[in-house]
Amino acid sequence: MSKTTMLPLAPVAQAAGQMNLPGSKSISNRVLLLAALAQGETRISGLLDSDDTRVMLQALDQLGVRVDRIAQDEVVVHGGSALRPGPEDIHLGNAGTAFRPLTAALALSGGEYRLSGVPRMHERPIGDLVDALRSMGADILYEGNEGYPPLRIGMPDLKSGMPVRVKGSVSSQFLTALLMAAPLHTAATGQPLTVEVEGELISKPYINITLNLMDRFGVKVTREGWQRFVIGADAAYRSPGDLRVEGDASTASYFMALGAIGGGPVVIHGVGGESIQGDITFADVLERMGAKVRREAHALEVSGVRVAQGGTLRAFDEDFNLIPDAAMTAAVLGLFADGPCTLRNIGSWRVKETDRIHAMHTELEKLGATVASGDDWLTVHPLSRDGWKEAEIATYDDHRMAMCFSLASFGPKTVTILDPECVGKTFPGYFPVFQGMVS
Ligand SMILES: O=C(O)C1=C[C@@H](OP(=O)(O)O)[C@@H](O)[C@H](O)C1
Ligand SMILES: C=C(OP(=O)(O)O)C(=O)O
Repeated sequence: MSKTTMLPLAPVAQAAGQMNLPGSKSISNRVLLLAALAQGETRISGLLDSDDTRVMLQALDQLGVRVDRIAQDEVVVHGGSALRPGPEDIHLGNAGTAFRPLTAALALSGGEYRLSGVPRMHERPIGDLVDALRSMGADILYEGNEGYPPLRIGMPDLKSGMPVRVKGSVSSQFLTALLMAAPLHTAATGQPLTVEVEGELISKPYINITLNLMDRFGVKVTREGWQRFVIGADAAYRSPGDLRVEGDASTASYFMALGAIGGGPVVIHGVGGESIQGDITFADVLERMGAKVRREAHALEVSGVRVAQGGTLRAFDEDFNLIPDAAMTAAVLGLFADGPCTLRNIGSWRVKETDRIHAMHTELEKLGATVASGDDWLTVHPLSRDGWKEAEIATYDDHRMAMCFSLASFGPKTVTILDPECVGKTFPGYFPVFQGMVS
């Protein structure tokens, strides 16, 4: 058993200053895989250095892809060689952005692999992606429970001509995985590939990230809305040469929130008006709550009220399906609103790093808040200054639980974050940066 560590955060009243975001997790892991599959060398700067990118880099190493590290946030990927056919036992931690795309790429490329992760990864569904890949001729077996990792991948017998159908209601990462791996299928069959989404597609902005980055690597996808995506028979990834990863917009949400409740101004470098990440629209949510946001191309400045001196944010009742990660930050901000705040259409929270609806409900209640939740929604009632309780917040090995509950230190009581090192999934240096901006 590992020892529980804890980080007590004493009450703070103000936030101001500047910070540089670490690279986007979603972009970093996509770009690493695309660069590995692309002809030529890709110099990637601004790359995120965290648990999720480390497992992707480790996997590429096992697959025989040469990656030279130039600096902590910069690598050169030598792409375009066939991936090592295995057998390889590849461990992918709890990184959805590594597990789902690598499953598709390896299932279509020909080789023997075992893909596994931490115990929680083995509870995160992958059946919709495996069904789609099997319909294309992939050989994939479930080692444990049907529909969940670990997976055993064998040599495919690829079929062409029929559209491949994938369900989009559990995770958009399944569609992302199929799109990114599609050129392996078209190269092997010489035929175009059509991917059709069955039913509702969640988390749509992440598909825009996928299409944008595939385009930068020379593959244009023709699309009809969110239903049909066609990859041409001649699709082939080519290195764009140099590529800079923008800052992580989900990580930016914690610092935007700081500006909104701690007065500000908080200046965030690394994402801005030109971001390709959907979570940048969390800035719009904050504006609706009363914060002031100034957008530059690659920076944001947020100022707002001082909740420790009686300021409040405007309450909201919104659909958060497009920004499920930044939505967690909004949930904690509900504590400082002028009425109950409801987050709707967040069912995907149940199958992420933990059951986030359960975790958020339980931990907000520890602070003294009144909370209600259902299958895919959560309501948080604001806490009056005299209603707060001193609390130890469990983080469930979920980086976002640790990061968004740091905002509760704007209440009048010490909040203790348990196992704070879980932030390593996407931002190992989170707490020193946070503590450097608050007083
Ligand atoms: O494609 C991506 O980079 C991601 C998609 C989202 O997942 P879902 O599509 O499962 O909601 C998001 O929550 C995750 O952090 C990253
Ligand atoms: C859901 C998340 O991660 P993953 O990429 O593992 O799905 C997240 O970072 O909030």
